[in-house]
Amino acid sequence: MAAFLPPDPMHQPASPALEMDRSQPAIWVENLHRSFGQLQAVQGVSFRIDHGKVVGFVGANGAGKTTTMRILATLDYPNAGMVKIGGHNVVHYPEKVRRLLGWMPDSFGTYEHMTVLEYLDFYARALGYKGQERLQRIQEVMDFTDLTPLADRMSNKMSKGQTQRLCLGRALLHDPQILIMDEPAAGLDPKARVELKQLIRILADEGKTILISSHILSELGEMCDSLLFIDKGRIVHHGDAESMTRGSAQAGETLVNVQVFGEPTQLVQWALTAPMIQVVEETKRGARLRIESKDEATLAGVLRRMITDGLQVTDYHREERRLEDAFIDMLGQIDKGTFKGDSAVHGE
Ligand SMILES: Nc1ncnc2c1ncn2[C@@H]1O[C@H](COP(=O)(O)OP(=O)(O)OP(=O)(O)O)[C@@H](O)[C@H]1O
Repeated sequence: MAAFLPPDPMHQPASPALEMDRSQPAIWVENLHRSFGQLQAVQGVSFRIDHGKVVGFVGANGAGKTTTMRILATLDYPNAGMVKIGGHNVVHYPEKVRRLLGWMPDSFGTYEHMTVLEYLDFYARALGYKGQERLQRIQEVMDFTDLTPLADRMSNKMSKGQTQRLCLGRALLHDPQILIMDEPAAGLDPKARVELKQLIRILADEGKTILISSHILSELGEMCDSLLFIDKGRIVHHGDAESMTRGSAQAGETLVNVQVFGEPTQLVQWALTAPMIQVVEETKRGARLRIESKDEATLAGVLRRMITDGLQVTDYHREERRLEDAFIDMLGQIDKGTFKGDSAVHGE
């Protein structure tokens, strides 16, 4: 992964808000292409993100997320297509774009023998901050990311969660209006993930535009206004999490989570022979089943049959389709060529 390119040290800080053209989308990508030799990593990606929106970027390993994000962050050049950040073309005006943009890469280096404070001070100087203003920016960032108690800690001697907070702090030093975060939650324990999610929520409430990639779809669903799905270098869906999970209900199916007393395999065996029922997955105490009906009487009938057939049902409840399932279904449909693309993909 490429290292962060610090902005021009000669450039004096100015209010990023003044440099933003709000008549244009915060992030505007049109027909973006990027190849590495024969490999077409990004093939005609288009999307727009309005100011103040938080958008999740979802795709399997190798789908093209990092490649797209690195071009947005002015770290790589496209072979074709256009990218504008805050109204500025990333290829023609990279310095303006870097003023507006905070970039959090999926992996980043810290330096030996450099404390957290020295690390942030180094980048604040590179950004052109001087004197009292620099000290104030560093303090604000350390307070926000809860790094003040760690100011004197060696930057390469911190936990993964603390390191990610330092990375976020660095990205926020120039108070960017737009943030691009590549897998910020990767490798974090649940507590650190919750903390990071809270910080992202605060930034969103401040009106920042955030594009964030993650493999933890349920977290993205909670945090994001919409989700962009990329597969083999192409955007295949752009919509909110609810529209994704609503899919199964529209298709006339109901997902039911069933728990039984005793061996779950009994329930799975029963479901495999029952009409109109498919096993989505076996769980610790039962199974998630797909019933080919939305009709209340049919759902009640299924439960009655389970009990009369001797299953000791302890819990039987309807479930929303999970984002993970929706995503996997979508990839399956794409492979079979039956997926109907989303109208929102090519712009609102
Ligand atoms: N510098 C490079 N040289 C050659 N191939 C590359 C380069 N960067 C990315 N690729 C390839 O481009 C494709 C897209 O990679 P990319 O890193 O954008 O995927 P991703 O969606 O971010 O995946 P992950 O979730 O694993 O990070 C992959 O096949 C990858 O191997």
